[in-house]
Amino acid sequence: MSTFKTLDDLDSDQRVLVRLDLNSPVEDGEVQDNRRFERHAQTVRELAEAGHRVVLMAHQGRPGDDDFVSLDQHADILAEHVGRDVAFVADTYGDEATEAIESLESGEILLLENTRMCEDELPEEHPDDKAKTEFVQTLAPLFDAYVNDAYSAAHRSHASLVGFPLELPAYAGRVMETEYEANSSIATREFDGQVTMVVGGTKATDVIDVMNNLGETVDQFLLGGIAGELFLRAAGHDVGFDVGEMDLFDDQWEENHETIESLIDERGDQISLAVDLAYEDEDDERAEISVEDIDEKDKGYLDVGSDTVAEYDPVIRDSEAVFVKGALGLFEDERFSNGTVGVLEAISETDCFSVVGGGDTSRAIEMYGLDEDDFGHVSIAGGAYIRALTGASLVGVEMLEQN
Ligand SMILES: Nc1ncnc2c1ncn2[C@@H]1O[C@H](COP(=O)(O)OP(=O)(O)OP(=O)(O)O)[C@@H](O)[C@H]1O
Ligand SMILES: O=C(O)[C@H](O)COP(=O)(O)O
Repeated sequence: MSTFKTLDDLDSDQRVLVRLDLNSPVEDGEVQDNRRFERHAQTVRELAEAGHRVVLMAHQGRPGDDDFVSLDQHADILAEHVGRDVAFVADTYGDEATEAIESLESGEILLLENTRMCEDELPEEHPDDKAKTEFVQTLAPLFDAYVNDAYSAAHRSHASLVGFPLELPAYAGRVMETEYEANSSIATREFDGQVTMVVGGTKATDVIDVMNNLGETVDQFLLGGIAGELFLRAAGHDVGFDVGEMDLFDDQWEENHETIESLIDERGDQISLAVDLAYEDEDDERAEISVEDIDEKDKGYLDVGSDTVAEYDPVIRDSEAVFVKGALGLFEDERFSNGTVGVLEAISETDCFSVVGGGDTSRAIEMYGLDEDDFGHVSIAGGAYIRALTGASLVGVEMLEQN
């Protein structure tokens, strides 16, 4: 059980600084609504209805990436879910931001600009150093309390997550509470039968690192997405390279290939790789190719193929517990959704205990008409959830516990 304070412990009429995780998919510059908005809206609404002045911080993307955008659209999407206005100021802690904060009335909500647009937010440093930054030192005196609701970002030692709890009384928001309880209990839970983990997505570095620590807990890993291709590359296939505009592979390969090679050496029998992959042909249709037949590094692959799904399906149906982190393909494009939807359907049709994690991946459930009730827990956290599976603590949570 956690030892942090929650919204139930908050005094009345507070000026509250709240950290959310609204990091969302961005398609052609448009921020996509997803369950992070719906879940965080609960915390925000509760604070506003209680009459607090509510100032929100969140991040979007990483500097240099296409999805590194302003939070102006996030304010509108969040307002829809909260059922109240959410004002936005395009500033993190400068004069514009401080003026907007100071003019806030009881029950009003204000969202500040993307925290990662402020130099002090990144990189990861010790909380003591983060607390000393100008960002934290300027904002903290304007508030009575800090609420961290961003469980899904709590593995990052960034200023907005670890600096403020050293300067202000700190509380967990409702999402933080729920996700913490669900995910921490998984780490200690014991299963009688096979435990399977489906690993995909684009953040290969996050998952490969964790796979290394989950070998005792997980019996079988089913791979797809970018991590899956990097494993195929390590096994000698001509996939998992940056081609065309794709730049997800080579840097992550440099960072992880030694771990991948040792995982294949030491735990090869626990790791299933795709036997076929899907790509977009000249007619813009989905086409599939057996991994054995790939002899040129000339294409980007966007999903696992149907033979792979057919191999993964019975493994899932034989499992006592299945954990999903990351999609097996670019499921947002229906042509490349078969792998992700195939494994999710298999999970939903069995009685196994299951957790589907990841801000993007959890979106596939509603996009393809699956029922959230057919899964044990749908987490809006990705990297934080898999770290929690290993029993590791999250620095953002530790800072709340010390408070
Ligand atoms: N072969 C592929 N090519 C391109 N994108 C892919 C491929 N396979 C998976 N993806 C993308 O991976 C994304 C999900 O993975 P990602 O690692 O970003 O996140 P997540 O696990 O959902 O969450 P979090 O960001 O919270 O850790 C999906 O949006 C999907 O489109
Ligand atoms: O989407 C996520 O998983 C969190 O917001 C963390 O984002 P990051 O991996 O860019 O730190």
